Amino acid sequence: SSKKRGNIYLSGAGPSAWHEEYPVAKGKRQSPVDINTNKTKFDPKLAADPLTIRFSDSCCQSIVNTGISFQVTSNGAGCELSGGPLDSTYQFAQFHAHWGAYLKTTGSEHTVDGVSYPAELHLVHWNTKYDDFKDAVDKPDGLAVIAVFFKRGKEHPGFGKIQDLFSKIPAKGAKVNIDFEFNPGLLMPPDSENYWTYLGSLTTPPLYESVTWIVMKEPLEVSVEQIAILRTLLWETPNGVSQMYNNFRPPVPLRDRVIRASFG
Ligand SMILES: O=C(NCc1ccccc1)Nc1ccc2c(c1)[B-](O)(O)OC2
Ligand SMILES: [Zn+2]
Repeated sequence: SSKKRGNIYLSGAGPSAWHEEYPVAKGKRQSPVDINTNKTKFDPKLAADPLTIRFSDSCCQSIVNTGISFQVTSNGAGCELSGGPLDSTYQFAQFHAHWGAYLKTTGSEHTVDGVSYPAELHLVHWNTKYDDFKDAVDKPDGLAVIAVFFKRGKEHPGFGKIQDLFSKIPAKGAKVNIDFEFNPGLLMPPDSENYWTYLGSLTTPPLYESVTWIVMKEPLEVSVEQIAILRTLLWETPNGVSQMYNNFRPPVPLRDRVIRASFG
């Protein structure tokens, strides 16, 4: 039943079976991938035209439980991305995350030299040459997503303000307004000059090959308690409602792609 199949990570064989319904899952520019730092290529053009990341205090309107993550949605006002690998201006749409299980080291979607982080944040932007997100979402240059790894360390009070809302979105479809100023720029690592970039896809069905990925080299520190709080979100599983975790797709083959680095 659709209820049973509600959870794309836990129904059937999970991500390894997605190709049955979404053949593009075995495509040439799928995500996530392992970032083998011996095979990345420094591209001086990326440093010559620095990535311009603009966020504002007034751009986050609400937070929703999507059934596979939390999602902070934005009307994009004053939040734009350009430069670096991008040939156009992209507007901020939403951020969400992927994470692992208690006491496990997995959780991120991208890995670095085969190593996972406990969680990975995605800040999603759409190409303003298209009319809106839905028009952009399946175009080869439609989306640009900034990925930020989370690592265990000191508490991140800013992210904590978003996590304080989790208890208000207990089930899929639950949504509340964000009535305080939250600048997603708080979620960028101290050094956001150093990143890797490559052409890839959504990491969840429909897996559209529409994403220019910008993966920050430096992780963001959050506390171990904050990693645990991610798992207090709830989702449907074949065995009923339970804690949300392991909502990540493991890396897929890089195929005929080179990951470029903005740093030497
Ligand atoms: O927006 C998504 N779905 C809703 C949808 C709307 C309209 C048409 C089709 C789909 N998905 C999605 C968007 C961006 C990212 C991911 C998934 B991600 O790979 O998790 O990180 C980056
Ligand atoms: Zn994501």
